[in-house]
Amino acid sequence: MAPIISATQQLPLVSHAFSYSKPTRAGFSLLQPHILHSNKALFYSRSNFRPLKAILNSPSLTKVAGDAKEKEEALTLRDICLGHVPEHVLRRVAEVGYVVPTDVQKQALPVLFSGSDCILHAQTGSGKTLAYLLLIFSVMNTQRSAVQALIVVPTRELGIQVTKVARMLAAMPTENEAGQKSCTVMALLDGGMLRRHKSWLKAEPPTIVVATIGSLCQMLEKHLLKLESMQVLVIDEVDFMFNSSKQVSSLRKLLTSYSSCNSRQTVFASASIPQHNRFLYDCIQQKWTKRDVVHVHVNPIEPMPTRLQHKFVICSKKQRHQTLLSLMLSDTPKSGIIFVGEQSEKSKKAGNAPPTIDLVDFLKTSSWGCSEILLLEEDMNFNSRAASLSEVRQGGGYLLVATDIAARGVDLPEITHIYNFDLPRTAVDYLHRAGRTGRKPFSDEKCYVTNIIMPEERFVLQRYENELMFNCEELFL
Ligand SMILES: Nc1ncnc2c1ncn2[C@@H]1O[C@H](COP(=O)(O)OP(=O)(O)OP(=O)(O)O)[C@@H](O)[C@H]1O
Repeated sequence: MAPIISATQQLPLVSHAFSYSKPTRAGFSLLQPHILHSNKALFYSRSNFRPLKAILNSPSLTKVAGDAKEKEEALTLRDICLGHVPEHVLRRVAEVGYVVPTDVQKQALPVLFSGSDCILHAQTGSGKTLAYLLLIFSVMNTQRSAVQALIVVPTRELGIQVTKVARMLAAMPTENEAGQKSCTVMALLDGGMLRRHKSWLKAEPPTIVVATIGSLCQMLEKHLLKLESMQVLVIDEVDFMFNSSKQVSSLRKLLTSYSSCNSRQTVFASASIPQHNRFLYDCIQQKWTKRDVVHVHVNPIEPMPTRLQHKFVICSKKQRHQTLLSLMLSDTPKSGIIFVGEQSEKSKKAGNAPPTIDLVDFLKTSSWGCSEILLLEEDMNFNSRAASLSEVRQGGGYLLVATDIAARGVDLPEITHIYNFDLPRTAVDYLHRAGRTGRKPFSDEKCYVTNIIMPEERFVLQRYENELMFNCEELFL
């Protein structure tokens, strides 16, 4: 076991790592080093993909892992990134206030810098964006005029946000560092001005592209965007993308036809990867990633951030508006999101107003006067969607009435209250809606998720509680 322990001391902590190759009896020497580091590693056979052994649980190994963990806990983001990420980016990282790495950054960055393909699987609000952006900045060569990294996101809103963080990190100091060209970031998003992007792409390709899959494929089909120099491909909210009938075929094409997994480093990120073992298997089988892809799964036994408090109120369908108002008047949230279900096709055909608009109208004419009420939903045009989000980002108190379009990735750290006016359709949707609050990584401020349910929905909520391992407390108004 000695070689395993010494390998362990030098390697990052990975809570669960999976290898697709079989360990030999002669001391696991053929295993990838990152796999040896976990004190609970599972190894899978090539033939049947079932766990062969759970090993490395000896007390001595646990102690070594514990010592290594203490050392790692003292590391700053700068320590982890030094020698990989350019100095001016590290300075920006510190200026913005990112000093201590979050768990996912601590665990994933060494794996990412080693060049491995990676599945970043960590709670909402845990800092996955910064982790993959730092990898991108570590491989960028700004002297080359070519697209070197591509980040694919499911919605325009998330794309705008990721672009903003990437540009903020890429910003050069005013006294331009000697000979350094700055890195350019293009947002190629649905609803954007594709004509302007075409001229930009023809004139000089950007270093990083943040794209929604529809706009991206248009550019690829017209050969306006070329991916032969792409070194890093990130698919954010990967489970959502694979689940979306509109996006999945283009996504598969991007992963296998427009570029090859052998010529790029592939990173998939999400807070939820249902059936992650199956997904990992598919990644290898379908050649979306290389065979030695690493699954960095942070805190697997707690999919939901622990500082969220979950509550529910039972009422009849007719009482829901009034119940919501009473809840808000007693909570007086400064900023929050009220999630409403999408309008059914039947209701659209009948010419009814969407339930979101009904709710906004109700709140505007009610006794609620504490903060501004804003709307965000798919059917709004892109300009109005952008206006709503930019208003909320300018600070001040607000309540955003939204459909699930706001449930994925959107980062509004000031939000303390989430109201599910309609229960989400799945546990995964619940996880992402709830995760729009509690987004300050090192804060222990309590944040609240309140569900307004009808009596017959209690068992659905109970199912989500079991699946996501949280507890929901009943409120009596
Ligand atoms: N090291 C850090 N120190 C302090 N704040 C950080 C750090 N890393 C990230 N953050 C902040 O944490 C918040 C959440 O980060 P991010 O949006 O990347 O989460 P995420 O893991 O992608 O969540 P989701 O799964 O919901 O998309 C952001 O406001 C970001 O600025």
